[in-house]
Formats: sequence, C-alpha cells, structure tokens
Amino acid sequence: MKSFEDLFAELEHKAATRPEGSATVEELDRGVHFIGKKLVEEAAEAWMACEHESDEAACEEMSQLLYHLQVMMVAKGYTLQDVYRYL
Ligand SMILES: N=c1c2ncn([C@@H]3O[C@H](COP(=O)(O)OP(=O)(O)OP(=O)(O)O)[C@@H](O)[C@H]3O)c2ncn1[C@@H]1O[C@H](COP(=O)(O)O)[C@@H](O)[C@H]1O
Repeated sequence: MKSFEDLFAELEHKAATRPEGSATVEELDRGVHFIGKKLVEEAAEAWMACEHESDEAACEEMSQLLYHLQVMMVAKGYTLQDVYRYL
C-alpha cells in the first residue's frame, strides 16, 4: 500500500521526468490557480462524502484530496519537510 511519502516521491519524479499520459504533469502544466480549484473541489467532495456517503466513498475522496494537495506542493516547489515543520 502506498504511503503519503511514497506518493510524494512518485509525483516529484513525474514532475522531473514528465512522462507521456501523466495526470500529474497535465495538472502541473495548468498551474497553481487550476490546482487550487481542484484542492477546494476535492475538500468539498470529501466533506460531503463524510456527511452523506459510505466510509469507502469518503476515504476515496480523502485520497484525492491528499493527491491534489501534493500536486500543489510540487507545483510550488515545497518539500515534505517544508510542511512537516509546522506539524
Ligand atoms: N492518486 C492519484 C490521483 N487521485 C486523483 N487523481 C486525479 O484526479 C482526478 C480525479 O479528480 P476529478 O475531480 O477530476 O475527478 P472526478 O470525476 O470529479 O472524481 P470524483 O472526485 O467525483 O470521484 C483523476 O481523474 C486523476 O486525474 C489522481 N491522479 C493520480 N494519482 C496517483 O498519482 C501517481 C502518478 O499518476 P500519473 O501522474 O497519472 O502518472 C499514481 O500513483 C496515481 O495513482
């Protein structure tokens, strides 16, 4: 099973190597404004799923929120340590 750190390393690698067909590369190319809207959308979907849907659906939406959060970190050039220092 993939961890938060595993996914972040994978996304940084995708950003550096820019493989064909990568959803991450496509999203990075669309920029911070687009990624920000995805973040807010996924946050709302995670909230709604927690209130009205199954545990499975809620967890899936949360995974998408984590993904888009990581894409934003990569877009901004932030490392895990840049964020973890505030935890
Ligand atoms: N975990 C994810 C992941 N989660 C979400 N997404 C993207 O986000 C989209 C889902 O958000 P959308 O809101 O567009 O889709 P939706 O139809 O609204 O979906 P719901 O929120 O309604 O369920 C998907 O179509 C993917 O493009 C992801 N894209 C990639 N990953 C992982 O990231 C890694 C790199 O992926 P690539 O860059 O595609 O190689 C791989 O390990 C992937 O599994």
